[in-house]
Amino acid sequence: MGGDTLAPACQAVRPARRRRTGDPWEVVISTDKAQSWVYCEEFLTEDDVLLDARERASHLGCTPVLPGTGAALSVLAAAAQARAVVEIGTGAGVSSLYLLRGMPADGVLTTIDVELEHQRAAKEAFVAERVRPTRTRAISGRALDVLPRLTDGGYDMVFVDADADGYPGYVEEAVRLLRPGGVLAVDDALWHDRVADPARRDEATTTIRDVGRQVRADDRLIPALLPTGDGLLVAARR
Ligand SMILES: C[S@@+](CC[C@H](N)C(=O)[O-])C[C@H]1O[C@@H](n2cnc3c(N)ncnc32)[C@H](O)[C@@H]1O
Repeated sequence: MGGDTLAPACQAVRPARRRRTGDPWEVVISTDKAQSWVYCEEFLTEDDVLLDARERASHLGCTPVLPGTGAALSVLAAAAQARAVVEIGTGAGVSSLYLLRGMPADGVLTTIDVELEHQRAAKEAFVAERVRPTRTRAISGRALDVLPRLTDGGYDMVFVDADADGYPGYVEEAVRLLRPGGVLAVDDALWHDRVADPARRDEATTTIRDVGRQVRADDRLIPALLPTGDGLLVAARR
């Protein structure tokens, strides 16, 4: 495909990334990329429990993960056989449901949120899903106050989806919490398509871009950035 079909952000990074064999993404990038993205997000249909949780989230004004991200979280939790998972940013429980669906039946989700009202909404979702109460541990408080109380290496997966300001600290804590082979997942890693655009230098965009660098530079992690939803940064703990 010709270069004129590339999205502007890709054109911006092409010269620095050019290889002798040509750009590996040339064969897949076209103006239909947005359509492919929508196709991926709609690949799986959400059931009523998820749709009701989304509705509660909308009333509360907290943005849940998109369906593609949710599905990826289920797969990651299942692949890691994640019995102990930490979620930073419960919201109304949409991502919690996806995580719980991937975890083994005896897995426990520790989910942290500063807003009690959000956690109440999430509990409604857990009841609708018939999740046994022993499978969720909801902790209300600021994540940076709560995380230091959790055990080193005691978790199979950590999912980050809260305030952008806190992301660098959450990632640092997550690396401490994960056992070898455990999985880190960070939502909003493309931050409304702003992270890929070097001209965007607002605080949230810069912080999330820096978190990408932080994860990439950390020898304890094997990273990948997935363009699902609003971007899902994932990494396996060595
Ligand atoms: C984007 S929403 C989470 C959505 C949820 N993961 C889902 O997919 O349904 C972000 C959540 O982070 C919470 N939050 C914001 N700052 C926080 C902090 N410092 N500590 C803990 N939670 C925080 C908000 O109250 C909000 O519920």
